[in-house]
Order: sequence, then C-alpha cells, then structure tokens
Amino acid sequence: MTAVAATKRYGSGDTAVDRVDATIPAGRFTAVMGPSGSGKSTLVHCLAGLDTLTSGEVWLGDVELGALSDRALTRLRRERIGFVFQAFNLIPTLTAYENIVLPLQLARRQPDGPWLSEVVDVVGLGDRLAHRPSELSGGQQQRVAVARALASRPDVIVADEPTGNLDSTSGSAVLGFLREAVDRFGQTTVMVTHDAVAASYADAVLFLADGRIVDELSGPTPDAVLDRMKRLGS
Ligand SMILES: Nc1ncnc2c1ncn2[C@@H]1O[C@H](COP(=O)(O)OP(=O)(O)OP(=O)(O)O)[C@@H](O)[C@H]1O
Repeated sequence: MTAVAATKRYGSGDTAVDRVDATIPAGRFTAVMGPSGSGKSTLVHCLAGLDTLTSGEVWLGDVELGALSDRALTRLRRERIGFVFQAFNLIPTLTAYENIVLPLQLARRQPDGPWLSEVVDVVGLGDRLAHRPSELSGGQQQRVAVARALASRPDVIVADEPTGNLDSTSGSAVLGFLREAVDRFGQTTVMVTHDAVAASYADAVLFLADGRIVDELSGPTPDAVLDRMKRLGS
C-alpha cells in the first residue's frame, strides 16, 4: 500500500495531509504516530479508501483508489481491507462467531473453515464464540473485531487506535494478537496509535506532524518512540 504526494484538504481550507509519500510494507506491522491533529487518522482513512484524497494517489497493489467508482471502492474495502476501530463496532444482536463471519457473508464468500479455526485460536476466543458482545469484556470484544478483520485474509489490516478503549492488560493482548497475525500469517498491518508502548509492537513507526511525515523509526522501543515524540513537541 503506497501513498504518492497524498494531500487531503477539508472544506474549511485546513490541509490535514500534505503531500505525503509513504509505503506500508507488505507482511510488516507499521504504526503511525504524531501529535493530536497531525493527520494520522486522515492519512490512514485515505489509505484504506474510507476517505478520498484531494490530490495525489493511493495504490493497493496495482489499483489506484482514486480511479475507482464508489461501488468499486466499497467492494475493495470489503474484500481487501480489514478494519479495527477504537469502538469495537460489533453487531450487538449477533454472536461473536456471527460477527466474525459477517463480512464474508456480505461478500457472499464461503468461510474457510481451517483458516477461521486458526484465527479464532490465535485470538483465543474458542469458548466465547456463542456469546453476544454484551456478554464479553472490552478486550474480548476487540479480539472478536481483530478476528473479524483477519477472517477474510485481507491484503491489509487498518487499525485506528485499537487499544484506545482498553485497559493496558486487554490492550496488550489485542496488540499481541495483531503482532502474531503479522508473524504467523504475514498479515500487512497499519495502526494509528497515541501510545508509545502500542507502537513498540510494530516493526516500524511513521511520525506525522502538521500533515507531513517527519520521522521514521524501525525496531521501535517505547523509550525511543517517546523520545521522538518529545522532539515533535507533544
Ligand atoms: N471531517 C473534517 N472536516 C474538517 N476538518 C477535519 C475533518 N477531519 C479532520 N479534520 C482536521 O484535519 C486535521 C487532521 O485531523 P486527524 O483527525 O487526521 O488528526 P489525528 O492526528 O488523527 O488527530 P487525533 O490524534 O487527535 O485523532 C485536524 O486539523 C482536523 O481538525
């Protein structure tokens, strides 16, 4: 997934993302950090086809998202991208299992049984599959959301503050599962976070300030991430 001179201006004239060139490397876990309002969510939402650029390009493989009709973009999101948001966004009337396979059903695809068992195993939900979201803890609900994102074997998982609503124990479990999906399945993953510890689960961190990528760190430790963030003045 690659952004080329990606620029997003809002009606008010604010430039949220300013000529960003960035590649989210395949099979790796990339974190995006930066001060509040630096454009993290806007950039990642444009990468994932949830929002459209004002100018520039986003490529997923050999497809340029800006060239797609709304319908084709919806299909690309459904078939090639897995989403995990801060709010778990589970359907309350469905069980955990039904939530996990819902995107496959919407895409009229047959669930791949062995793959689903592996995903459920990785996120450690075996005995909770018949529960509804209200019967699960926040951490368990987010694990269902991660399993749902993994179920269709997307090209990319896009996570926006996936641990924002979780205590640190549940948060580290969810981050551990994202990490394991990268290590075991080569799952390309990009995650927006405010948290240096969360970012340290990634292979590399991109730092944004005022809509531009201003720094990059590979093999991040929490201390190294905090140090870079301090230099950005936040
Ligand atoms: N829908 C919108 N309409 C107008 N301006 C917007 C909109 N969404 C974001 N912005 C502006 O774009 C800039 C970048 O916002 P964005 O949410 O991408 O930043 P962020 O780094 O994700 O922030 P945070 O860490 O606080 O979530 C901000 O100045 C914000 O006010």
